Amino acid sequence: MLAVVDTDLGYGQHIVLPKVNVTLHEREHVAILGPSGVGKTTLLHYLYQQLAKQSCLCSQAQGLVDNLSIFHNVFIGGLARQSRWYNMANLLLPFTQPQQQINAICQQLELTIPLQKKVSELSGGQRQRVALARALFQQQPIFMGDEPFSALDPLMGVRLLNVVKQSHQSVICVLHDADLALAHFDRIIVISAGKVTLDAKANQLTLAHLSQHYVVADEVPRSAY
Ligand SMILES: Nc1ncnc2c1ncn2[C@@H]1O[C@H](COP(=O)(O)OP(=O)(O)OP(=O)(O)O)[C@@H](O)[C@H]1O
Repeated sequence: MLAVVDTDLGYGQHIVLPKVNVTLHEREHVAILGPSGVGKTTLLHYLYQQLAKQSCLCSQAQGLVDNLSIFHNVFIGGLARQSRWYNMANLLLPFTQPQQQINAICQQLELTIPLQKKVSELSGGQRQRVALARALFQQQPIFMGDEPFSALDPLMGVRLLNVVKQSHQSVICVLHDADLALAHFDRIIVISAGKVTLDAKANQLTLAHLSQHYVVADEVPRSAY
């Protein structure tokens, strides 16, 4: 599906991950793990840029419009699929069909509050589910998520991950929850100390394996003192 070969990833002159080599296969569920600040989001956003036409991105920042309703925030996810006049008409006075579609997605995501409610009035977990609903409404084959379940209780996180898996051919998520990654993903990529330190099938790994590959960015080996 995508091969990233010896590619430097970063921001302008600031290279966060030099010479990255990662291959993504179709129909895989991939978790990207690693300590805070090592470059997981940087990698995910690069993967999204390469596969943008087939992907939806549920980013950490969410990008919700606080003063708009749940309906409008989710509807924005489908703007690219429809004509400008259809989008304008729906934003002014929502048609029945998209209301039903968005309602069904919200039900799947256990978001059972009225679609007319403003996003500014929602809890953190409810906002995260609106962001997930907007991603699902894009109807793309690849889902990319940056900590997309972090504001949910762990059991709901697993249920909603299953909804995401059922709705997409491939799922690529940055996670901090190693247990979720081990139990529910096919493959785990660990980024640590500026590089990919592990890339393996999840069923061959344990928490102990993962922790061996976590190196905090500014950790200096004892021998250096
Ligand atoms: N827009 C940006 N411009 C410049 N540097 C950035 C930008 N975004 C992130 N960085 C830097 O890139 C590095 C990696 O950031 P990134 O967000 O990819 O890490 P992460 O592993 O996803 O972190 P976390 O787990 O805390 O979300 C950090 O040092 C960060 O300060």
